[in-house]
Amino acid sequence: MKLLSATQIRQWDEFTIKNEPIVSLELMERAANACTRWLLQNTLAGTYYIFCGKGNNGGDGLAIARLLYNAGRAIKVFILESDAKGSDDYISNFRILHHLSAIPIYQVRSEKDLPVIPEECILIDALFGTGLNRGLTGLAAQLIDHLNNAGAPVISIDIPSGLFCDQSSRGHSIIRARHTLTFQVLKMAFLIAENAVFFGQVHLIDINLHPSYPDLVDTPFYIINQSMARRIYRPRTAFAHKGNFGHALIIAGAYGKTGAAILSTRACLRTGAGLVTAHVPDRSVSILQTAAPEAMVFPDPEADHIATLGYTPELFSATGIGPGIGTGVKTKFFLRGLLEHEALKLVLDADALNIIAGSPGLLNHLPPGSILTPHPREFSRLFGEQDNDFKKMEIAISKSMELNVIIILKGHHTLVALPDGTGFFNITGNAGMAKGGSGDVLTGMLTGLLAQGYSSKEAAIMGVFLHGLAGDLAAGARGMEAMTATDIIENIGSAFQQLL
Ligand SMILES: NC(=O)C1=CN([C@@H]2O[C@H](COP(=O)(O)OP(=O)(O)OC[C@H]3O[C@@H](n4cnc5c(N)ncnc54)[C@H](OP(=O)(O)O)[C@@H]3O)[C@@H](O)[C@H]2O)[C@@H](O)CC1
Ligand SMILES: Nc1ncnc2c1ncn2[C@@H]1O[C@H](COP(=O)(O)OP(=O)(O)O)[C@@H](O)[C@H]1O
Ligand SMILES: [K+]
Repeated sequence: MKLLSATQIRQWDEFTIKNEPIVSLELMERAANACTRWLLQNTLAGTYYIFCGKGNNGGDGLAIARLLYNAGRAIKVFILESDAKGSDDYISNFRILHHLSAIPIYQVRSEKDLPVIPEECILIDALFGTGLNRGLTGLAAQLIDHLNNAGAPVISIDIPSGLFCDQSSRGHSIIRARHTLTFQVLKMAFLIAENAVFFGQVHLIDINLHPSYPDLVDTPFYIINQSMARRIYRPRTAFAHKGNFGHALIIAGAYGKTGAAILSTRACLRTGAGLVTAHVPDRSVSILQTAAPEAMVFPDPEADHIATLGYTPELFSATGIGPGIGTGVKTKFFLRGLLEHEALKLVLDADALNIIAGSPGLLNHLPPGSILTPHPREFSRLFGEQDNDFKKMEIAISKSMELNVIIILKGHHTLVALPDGTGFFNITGNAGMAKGGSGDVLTGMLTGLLAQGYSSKEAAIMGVFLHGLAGDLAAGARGMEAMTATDIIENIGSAFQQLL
């Protein structure tokens, strides 16, 4: 699913107005009706304090005020005054509202007009929407701070006021909403970790924009959804044999971190690789063979570390390396040696990435199409600290292009950055996965998919989707606190079944 920019969303409104066709004011009415339905179903306030700017977001607010009033709710409307005359649809809605003399309308012209806000009211934020073109200052910023400090819950219309849709809003005054009722589609701002404190729970409000528009535009950003994963998934044929599904190699687990190797190996097995071999330190062999009897083991001659490439890595269909291997000097040399094999299909995670961060020249030796799976700290070690998460995303994409690798920047909405300059956001997964071992599971899954012949792009996109979905199923069964990485593995099968 394409992730549209603020400009494209505005063009989608215009496209709908022209091609449905519908007049702009009616489209606003449709949006306001949908928001009002949600508000009536989900809230009950003594009074709704509705704060409106003078653009179309403010127009939405005025229309919602009228509709809530018509439904019997108590309303007070506050208009943030400015020199602007107001958008046409704002003006039209203002005129209609003005005729309903029972609704009090207050103008906020200076600090002294900031109202006292009772805690039991609900604040509706319709000050600024996707038309925000600069950070808020002056009275607008004061009003935002006043609302944030009021203690009453805020419900934002379309996007919290002050938050930019597709660039960083760091350092600006921004509404902190409990809920955001956003029109038609997710905005990029809602996928970025640094914004998490602002938008609360996001609810998509369907306003029936014209379905043809997204097909007509290009965008570098996508959201990974079930239908995208389904298009990638290739069900097994009845006559398949294990030779059809590749032989995966997992290199993981210095002694004391054998668990990382077990999790990756078991995740790889559950993802469908035909054969799995785990390369672990000698002392870990019996532990691994007990925990994952389906896997074969290459015991490293070293008791506690990965150090020896005692096989031809090209014989494996795909290799995952990193979980728990440590950054000891012998393991560093091992990784250097492995990277000299240019034809490998590689997944690099955890300490493999930390080793590379310590010797950045190695970045230029990654086999084309390798998949790197850094969490944000590993990402910063590899590519430097960034001022904000949008910048981080841009760097992920530019480094992916420069190095011809796939970078999976892990987080609540994991980003898959591809060498063609596109970025795919994942929306499965939950905070129950914020535990040691979840990333090891992803490494195993990705290696398993590569081994089965999925391209690195396919493996990355479908892999993060299935990993998050398995996490969601685990959270559903056990709860976020109690679920463990093993529970994610146990739910990989059910996640696959949702692709059938
Ligand atoms: N028919 C449709 O299209 C539909 C649209 N819909 C709704 O429209 C919303 C987008 O509306 P919009 O484009 O009018 O922009 P909006 O965010 O309300 O205000 C921008 C105004 O504020 C100003 N301004 C900007 N930054 C500023 C700042 N920092 N400090 C001070 N002022 C600032 C800027 O004026 P400027 O000062 O730049 O001249 C501009 O006039 C969208 O989020 C959705 O809610 C829905 O009804 C569905 C149908
Ligand atoms: N709040 C969250 N929401 C969704 N996914 C999460 C969340 N926290 C962690 N995850 C996922 O769990 C995995 C954690 O990986 P990582 O930090 O490398 O863990 P570890 O190295 O301990 O196994 C990533 O795939 C990440 O996307
Ligand atoms: K808003």
